[in-house]
Amino acid sequence: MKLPAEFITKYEKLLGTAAPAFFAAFDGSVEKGFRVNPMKPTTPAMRQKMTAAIPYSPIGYYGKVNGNSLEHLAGAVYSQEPSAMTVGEVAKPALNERVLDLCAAPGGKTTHLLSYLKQTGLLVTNEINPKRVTALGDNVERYGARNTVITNETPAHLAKALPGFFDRILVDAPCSGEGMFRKDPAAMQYWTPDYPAECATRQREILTETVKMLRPGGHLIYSTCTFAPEEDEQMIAWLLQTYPEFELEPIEKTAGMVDAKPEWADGNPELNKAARLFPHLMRGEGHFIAKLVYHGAAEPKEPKLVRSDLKPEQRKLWEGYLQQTKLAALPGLVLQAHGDQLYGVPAMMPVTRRLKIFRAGIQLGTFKKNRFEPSYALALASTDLDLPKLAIDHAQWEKYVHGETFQLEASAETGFTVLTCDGLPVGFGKVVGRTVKNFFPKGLRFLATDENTIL
Ligand SMILES: C[S@@+](CC[C@H](N)C(=O)[O-])C[C@H]1O[C@@H](n2cnc3c(N)ncnc32)[C@H](O)[C@@H]1O
Repeated sequence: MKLPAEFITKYEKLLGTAAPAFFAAFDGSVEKGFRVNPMKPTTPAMRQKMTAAIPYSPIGYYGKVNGNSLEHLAGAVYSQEPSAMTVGEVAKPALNERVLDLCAAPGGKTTHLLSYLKQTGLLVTNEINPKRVTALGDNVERYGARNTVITNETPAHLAKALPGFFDRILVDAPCSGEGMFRKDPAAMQYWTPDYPAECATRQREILTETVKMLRPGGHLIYSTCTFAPEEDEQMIAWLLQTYPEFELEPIEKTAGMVDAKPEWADGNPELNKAARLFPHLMRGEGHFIAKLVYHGAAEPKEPKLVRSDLKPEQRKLWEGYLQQTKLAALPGLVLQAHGDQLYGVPAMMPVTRRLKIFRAGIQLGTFKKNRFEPSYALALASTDLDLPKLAIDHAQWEKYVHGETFQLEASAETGFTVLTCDGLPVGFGKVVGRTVKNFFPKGLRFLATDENTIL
């Protein structure tokens, strides 16, 4: 791989005798990986693929998964480069925490955080770029999250709305991307010798706002996919100098991860608690991760939490739908109507005015004239919910994702039913006798075959 000349000179100086092995790794092959979603059943096809476990993640495996497969479309697997999985493992939230993923699209780390929150607590996942936030929304929906609010905001606006609110914040920072040169050589076209310093300016701005949103005792996880010391050790050195209330926590180094390099910043020996991932030392691309605890003193005021705003006729329609199911209510959610759409907003979410909310929670369905139509998102989030379910086979699933109506061998209970294939909820169908009417979203339909959907 032809690397920029200044990049070579810089890392020859920094790495010394390790430089030849580092540069040789750029000509090595890119490792693929995937994570399994612990909130969804494991299919036989997944079991066959889950052979090479990633040593530092109990839900990670080496190998490639197909984006058209049942398992991917139903959110049971997520394709993620193995090094990137260290971030979710270090961030690992506890149940019921208030978590912010500040730079989140397309959602690799967000879905990893969701795996540990297991539908509890609150995840606010934010993406500043309005084009990229859509992919984040798709991935959160597929994953089946009911505890997530998606925002499309600047860190400064979020900090104004949610001061001192979060137990844990992940800043997977926009960076110079040097660690991705091997996987995505196009990333090199943006690189100049000054690019890391430019990225560092933006990272300092992001971190300045992040600090305002942490509660005392909260954790900050900072990660990049670059080798540049300006954005890695020097960023954490700056944070520690500017905010002495932060303390680094050690990251366990396994599978070839190494201590970060104090000598690449201000020499503070604490910096070696952070981790570096180099492609010549481990099976994955380049990353940097630091975990810090915040010892700030001021206890923030508890914010006012969201409340239900349904009109009586909307409540009646929703309750009518619940009566058809065995669901008593949805745990941890506050019901709100946004136009004709019903949302389940995580009950731990504060009232926030003037924030650009891309999705206020899980979209549960649509109020139609005199009836309620449940949504695709509800079906995908229904693994542990008592909704009517009907198992279909792979051939029927192929018809379903193509948008076709199909016939059952025997008639089933009439009404909206979650269709499952290999145990995975795949969407709603409306059963009338032996016929299943298709409610797979129009924009997602495709011509599925046995060949193009192999996991
Ligand atoms: C490394 S990527 C995030 C990858 C994501 N965490 C994942 O695992 O899928 C960084 C993200 O930060 C966003 N970003 C760019 N400028 C930003 C800013 N000033 N504040 C917050 N986020 C920003 C980018 O749009 C990009 O989506």
